[in-house]
Order: sequence, then C-alpha cells, then structure tokens
Amino acid sequence: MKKHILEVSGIQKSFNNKLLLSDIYLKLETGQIIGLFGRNGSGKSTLLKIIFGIVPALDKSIFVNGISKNNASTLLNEIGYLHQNQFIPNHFSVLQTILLSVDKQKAHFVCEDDFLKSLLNQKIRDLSFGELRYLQVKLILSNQSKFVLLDEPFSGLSPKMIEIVMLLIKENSQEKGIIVTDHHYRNVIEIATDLRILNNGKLQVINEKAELMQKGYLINSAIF
Ligand SMILES: Nc1ncnc2c1ncn2[C@@H]1O[C@H](COP(=O)(O)OP(=O)(O)OP(=O)(O)O)[C@@H](O)[C@H]1O
Repeated sequence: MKKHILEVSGIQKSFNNKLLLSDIYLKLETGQIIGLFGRNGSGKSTLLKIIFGIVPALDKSIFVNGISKNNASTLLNEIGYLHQNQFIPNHFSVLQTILLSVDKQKAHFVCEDDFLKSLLNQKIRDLSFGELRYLQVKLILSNQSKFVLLDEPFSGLSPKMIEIVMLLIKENSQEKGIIVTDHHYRNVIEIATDLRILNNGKLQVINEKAELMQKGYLINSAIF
C-alpha cells in the first residue's frame, strides 16, 4: 500500500465577524479514518468545504505528499467530497451516473453492487433518500482520489445500510485517508482510527470517549 499524506494548516474562518474556525491544522494519511465531531453549527461542514476548496480561507496551506496544492483545481483528483446535499442531476439514470462518475473498471464493480444492481435503470429523481445517499457514498469511495471527506454519510440510511456503509468506508481506508463527520457517533467511533472534535473554533484530539462528554458533545448519560 502506497501511503499518501494530506496536510492542511492555517485555516481561519469567520462569518459575519464571528470567528468559526481558528488556526486549524489537520493531517490525514492513507489508512486513517478520522471521526470528526462537534456540536451543531461548530463548523464541521465548513471545515470540510475549506479543505476541498469550495469555501475560501485566505491563509490556508494545503500539501499532498509534501507538494503544495494551494490552487484548488489541482486538488480535484486528490480529494473526494460527499456533500450533505444531492450532487447528481435528477434526470440521470443510476447507470449513467455510475458511468460518468468512475472509470470503466470501477463502474463494472459498482454496477454489481448488491443494493444498486436492481436500481440501474431508475432515474435519480425516483430514488428514495437512502438509496440516493448510498449511491453517492459508493461513488465517492470508488473514485481515484487519495483522500475522501464524508459529510454525514449515514444520514437517512437504515441500520442495515449503515452497517454496509461502515464496511465500505473501512475497506476503502486501506487505500485512502478518510474523514467522516456524522452525528451517528457510535458508528463513527466504531470505524474511526482517530477522533477529533471542533470545540470553540479549535480542532482538538479526542483520546478517550469520555472527552466527548467533557467537551459538551455528548450528555453525561450517553451509553457507548
Ligand atoms: N455562507 C455562510 N454565511 C454565513 N454563515 C454561515 C455560512 N456557512 C455556514 N455558516 C454558519 O457557520 C456555522 C457553522 O456551519 P456548519 O454547517 O459548518 O456547521 P456544522 O458543524 O457542520 O453543523 P451541523 O452539525 O448542524 O451540520 C453555522 O452557524 C452556520 O450558520
């Protein structure tokens, strides 16, 4: 396995003169699954968008394997990003979407997916919320990128599909570095190799699950 390293530093972000993210540094390596937590509105999605390059942050530095990637267009082949929202046009069929999203070899593999194979001729607009979410996660994880940022991959999925997506994330982490943020915290904890929390604008390392309570993300009676 070839190891790749993504390093991002100097991330500051304010909205309406309110500081949201302050001097964030993050390192992600192949094989790592970083679980990212934080209260609603703490800036998790904004941080992922800044790393991916669709939200500007003036002092950001980003390096892949030690090479500067400060020009966002050079990042497109390096990082895959799952939005919270739908990114596929409604009039596409599932098959068209797969063929346009991944290379030929991977497309064959995605079309053979147990869950997707009966949906290939269906239009995107006719998929259920969970079916669409699963398709998007599968495509993002199947593309060539070295790193993947997943914003709420478990959202709207049934328990069985969550298990399938957890497995998919774990399998793909053999070849990719992955960040997962999702309020299904137990599932995130189960697959993550490392945990971080955004707390008062700072990105902090979580070593013990109990710190998620101390930092106000979980209530004290939360059971793991
Ligand atoms: N373009 C914007 N203009 C102004 N404020 C914004 C903008 N984008 C995000 N915000 C604010 O920044 C804060 C962080 O938003 P963000 O979506 O990153 O939070 P989050 O941690 O992902 O939250 P959640 O867990 O609820 O999804 C919120 O208060 C949000 O209203």
